[in-house]
Amino acid sequence: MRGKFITLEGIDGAGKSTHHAWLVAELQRRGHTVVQTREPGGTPLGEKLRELLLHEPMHLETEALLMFAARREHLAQVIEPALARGDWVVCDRFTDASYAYQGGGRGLPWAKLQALEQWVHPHVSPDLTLLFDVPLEVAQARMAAAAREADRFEQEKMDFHARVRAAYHARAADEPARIRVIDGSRTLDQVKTQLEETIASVCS
Ligand SMILES: Nc1ncnc2c1ncn2[C@@H]1O[C@H](COP(=O)(O)OP(=O)(O)O)[C@@H](O)[C@H]1O
Ligand SMILES: Cc1cn([C@H]2C[C@H](O)[C@@H](COP(=O)(O)OP(=O)(O)O)O2)c(=O)[nH]c1=O
Repeated sequence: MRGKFITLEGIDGAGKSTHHAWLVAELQRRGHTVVQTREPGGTPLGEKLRELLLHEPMHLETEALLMFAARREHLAQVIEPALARGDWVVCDRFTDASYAYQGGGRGLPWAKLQALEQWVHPHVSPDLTLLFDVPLEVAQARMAAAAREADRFEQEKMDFHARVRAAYHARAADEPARIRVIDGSRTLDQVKTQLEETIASVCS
């Protein structure tokens, strides 16, 4: 039986990375073989593209095309073979991030993103997307506390992140069955409880 494809989304600092390994362990505990991966990246070529995407200035369409180029490789090398084997895939970001960041954040028309999505993965879509939602101030405070070096996206101004968050909300409103909103502003334990409840209701 084909495995399930779960993606994690949200603005920078929302808590995706923090809960990724925990979620993988929880699914393994439930008996699944799980592949843990991320975008942009997930393959040797994809990780090289990630370096460019996070640090090199570029035209916004170049940015969108490279995101989808990395994704094409990731689907071919990792995601599709894993799902075909019956493994579950938990991926930190996928195409919803392109709509949120390149579409919402940078203003690339959604029609162009839809064309790329249709080209690159017409038949693959996440079974479940966990959208970690936090107010911008909470995300910024957490990233400041973590004192990590900001990449090209994290350096963007508040209004950019506000547009990214709004685009995520719009997608969640359009696809409520697939995109489940997790209140990431709660404590770590409370976030895990929400994740457990969502997995139990969707993945049983
Ligand atoms: N629910 C939470 N409560 C308090 N701090 C959190 C919570 N979730 C994440 N953090 C902290 O916030 C920072 C950013 O989290 P991270 O998981 O790296 O975000 P993302 O991967 O979504 O950018 C980290 O230092 C992490 O420890
Ligand atoms: C997958 C994807 C990511 N991104 C951006 C969002 C993030 O700011 C950045 C890297 O993602 P991420 O791995 O979440 O960063 P971090 O390692 O800091 O947790 O890439 C896009 O703009 N479009 C996309 O399609």
